[in-house]
Amino acid sequence: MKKRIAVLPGDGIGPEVTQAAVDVVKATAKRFHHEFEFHYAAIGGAAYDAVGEPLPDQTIEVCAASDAVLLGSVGGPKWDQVAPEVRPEKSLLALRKQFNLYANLRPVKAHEALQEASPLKPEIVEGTDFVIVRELTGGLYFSEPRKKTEDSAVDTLVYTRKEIERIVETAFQLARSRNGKLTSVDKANVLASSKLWREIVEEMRTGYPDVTVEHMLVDAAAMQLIKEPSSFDVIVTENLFGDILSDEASMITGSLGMLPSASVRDDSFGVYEPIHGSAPDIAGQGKANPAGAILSAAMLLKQSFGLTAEAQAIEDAVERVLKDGYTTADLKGGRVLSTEQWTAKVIEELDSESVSDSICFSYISG
Ligand SMILES: NC(=O)C1=CN([C@@H]2O[C@H](COP(=O)(O)OP(=O)(O)OC[C@H]3O[C@@H](n4cnc5c(N)ncnc54)[C@H](O)[C@@H]3O)[C@@H](O)[C@H]2O)C=CC1
Ligand SMILES: CC(C)CC(=O)C(=O)O
Ligand SMILES: [Mg+2]
Repeated sequence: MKKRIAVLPGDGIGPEVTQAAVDVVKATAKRFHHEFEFHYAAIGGAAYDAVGEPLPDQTIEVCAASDAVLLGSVGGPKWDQVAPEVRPEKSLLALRKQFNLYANLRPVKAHEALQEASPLKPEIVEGTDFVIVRELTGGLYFSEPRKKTEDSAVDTLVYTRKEIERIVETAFQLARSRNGKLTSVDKANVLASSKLWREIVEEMRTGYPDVTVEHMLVDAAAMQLIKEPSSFDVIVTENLFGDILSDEASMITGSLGMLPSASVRDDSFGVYEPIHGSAPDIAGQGKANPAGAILSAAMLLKQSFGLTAEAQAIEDAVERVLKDGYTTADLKGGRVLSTEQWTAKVIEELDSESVSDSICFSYISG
């Protein structure tokens, strides 16, 4: 298969973890005989430093001309004061809006080998396997008016019926393809937007009699995630709640660095990125955990290109590296490797899998 992937490394640890993901995709392409072209473009502070804008037209063009996008992370203190135009809404959020990527899928799967790495007890972590479906182009991060003066500040939270319906539809479909349980998280005891959200979920559930629906207020959901994470299957929620709950949920797996994500729309195009930020505190030190970025690349292959076996091969390789006890500095325990070393282990595993495949093949054919 021939495909074109845009690569937007961004800032901080973005370039480190994105390079890890690209290396793993290249190794996968070699093993499965695909031809992927990688087209790099700048975003965030890196783009601002290069051309004076955090989301240059050229970057949008590179993405538009590609089948999918791999992204690192944007922003950092270097730009916060001197260049407020590098704020995420001018780069990452603008990119999501530009390509109408309204659905952000964030799988949270506990890795058996990392049960001890989580601050939660192993018996709580065990069996955790759910997906947060976060609405990504509406709500507080986008609604107007939004302004700040010396004495007051305004943010606005708007959701239209159409925006809610399409994300809830995505979540119902996903729940149907998984274990048939949907938890809709809102704050319907207070917020008008949440009241509408809840009404729409109630209307739409009649179309999905095979899916069990529960409503949960966001504060209770934050508690339940820690108390009994294995009770969730698919969580659907609005932009801000999904952002916060997914960082919280990442610690079930042991680290913010572990979680991948897919930002998608109705066709096969998508932007794939780890859920973490640019982590300026560890940037450039080889300490970044590349698992979230690597697993995002696996999501890209599966969701945008339909390459299920290839995605599975990456996930299996990651799992085996963890099982062998190799970790990065953010994870409690294990033999700590640098970003590059840990990525090399994943690639070794991918290659060794291909050797055992060919042995198996010659055995069968012989
Ligand atoms: N998607 C994006 O590009 C996002 C960008 N940001 C931006 O990132 C900058 C830093 O934000 P923070 O609040 O510090 O959040 P952050 O997610 O960058 O980091 C939070 C903590 O987690 C650690 N961490 C994050 N990813 C890691 C990884 N892969 N491996 C090991 N440790 C990891 C960091 O070292 C830090 O201690 C800000 O400028 C923020 O606006 C924040 C969140 C998302
Ligand atoms: C700019 C932020 C909304 C990015 C973020 O934290 C996220 O998408 O998870
Ligand atoms: Mg976030």
